[in-house]
Amino acid sequence: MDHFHYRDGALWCEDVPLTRIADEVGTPVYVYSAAAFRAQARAFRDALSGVPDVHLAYAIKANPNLAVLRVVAAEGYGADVVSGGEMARALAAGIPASGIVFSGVGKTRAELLRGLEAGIGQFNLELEEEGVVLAQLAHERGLAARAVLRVNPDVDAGTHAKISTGRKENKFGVSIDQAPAMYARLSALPGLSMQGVAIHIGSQLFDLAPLEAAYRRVKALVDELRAAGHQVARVDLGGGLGVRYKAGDDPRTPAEYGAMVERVTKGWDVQLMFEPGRVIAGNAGVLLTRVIWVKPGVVHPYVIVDAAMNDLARPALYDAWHDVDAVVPRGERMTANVAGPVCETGDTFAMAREMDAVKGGDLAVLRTAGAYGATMASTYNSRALVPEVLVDGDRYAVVADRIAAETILAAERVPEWL
Ligand SMILES: Cc1ncc(COP(=O)(O)O)c(C=O)c1O
Ligand SMILES: N[C@@H](CCCC[NH3+])C(=O)O
Repeated sequence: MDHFHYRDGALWCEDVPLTRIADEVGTPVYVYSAAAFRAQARAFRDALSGVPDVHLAYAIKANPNLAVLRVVAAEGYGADVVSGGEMARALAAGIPASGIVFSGVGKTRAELLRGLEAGIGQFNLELEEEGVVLAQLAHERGLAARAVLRVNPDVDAGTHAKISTGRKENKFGVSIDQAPAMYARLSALPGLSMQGVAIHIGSQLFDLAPLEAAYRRVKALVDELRAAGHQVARVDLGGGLGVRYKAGDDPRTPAEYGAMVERVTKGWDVQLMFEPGRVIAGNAGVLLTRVIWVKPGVVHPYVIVDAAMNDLARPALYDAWHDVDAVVPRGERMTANVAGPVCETGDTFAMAREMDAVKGGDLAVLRTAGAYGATMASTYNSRALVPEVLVDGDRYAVVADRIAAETILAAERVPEWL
């Protein structure tokens, strides 16, 4: 079911017209469908129902809104967090500490300590030194931190270079060749309870072959560790499944992914952990924006909208495609560039795009903005921080306020000597 759909000539989210949200909350605004989050969370969970022992940790970086976390957690998910701030959010959403996985290549001592004190379920170690620090912090407190070692399997995931994480030149994980010796040293440290290994090779992956290749390398490592006498109770397979952004995109479905996982991991005798982000959140949200005006251009007209690269950074950062659709289509098409008001040439959402014809004052949406949208927003050009709305059936709530430029200004101080 499409949770964003046209009814009576206008775009709705579930049973709420987007025109109403625009009128009542203002634009730009992110609009999420709770039903879409639930449906994707269930689809991913159900796809793995044939795997004997699974722990799902939603990668909250994709969309860490507190209300969203509540919806996803209610579907049986823990959380994958990468900072103290994300950990605080996961705990605030009521996710049990034992269901939280702490990833990230640069956890500070303070963050490790907060994780220990909160009793989180697993630390994904990125280097030996981190394990030594964590072991010491835990041992001093009479604790044993449960940890896995993240390895870099040196697999090209075939995604955008800026979101690839599993090639040997990337900053993530330890070289799989060095992992056995390192695992042995870490296992010997008091304060550390080594549970297994983790990988994550990249994001927005369409092809299952690199994932399968990486999983097979991990299994070879698990066999080697077991042969050396280590207990391996967990393997964290990360996230990365891609979603459809435009016509012709053909990502593998959670069901296809689940079937591959079931086939490849048969007999591993571990708890398998997953860290899906985008596949749950991506198509559960849109960025709703109003056209300020249409500026005649030399090649194509510029549709200047009130959302900008500070609200949705993906096109500027990765040349990412987001479909642009009118909320109340006029029944005509146009070829145009879509841009925001920010003073950067890169503040464009689409170039030479064949799209619904729009005029000044019309509403439009940028689709597939539920993942890596609001969470990557900034206040560049002293713009407000974009608000977020969650629709659930025929009701909606503002789940993150618009933070005005004036509020941010009020947090700044000029020292008395100036
Ligand atoms: C360690 C880790 N786990 C999970 C994810 C979530 O990835 P995705 O949103 O592609 O599922 C990421 C981001 O790529 C990540 O770095
Ligand atoms: N921010 C990226 C994804 C990063 C994944 C996190 N490792 C995107 O929007 O596609």
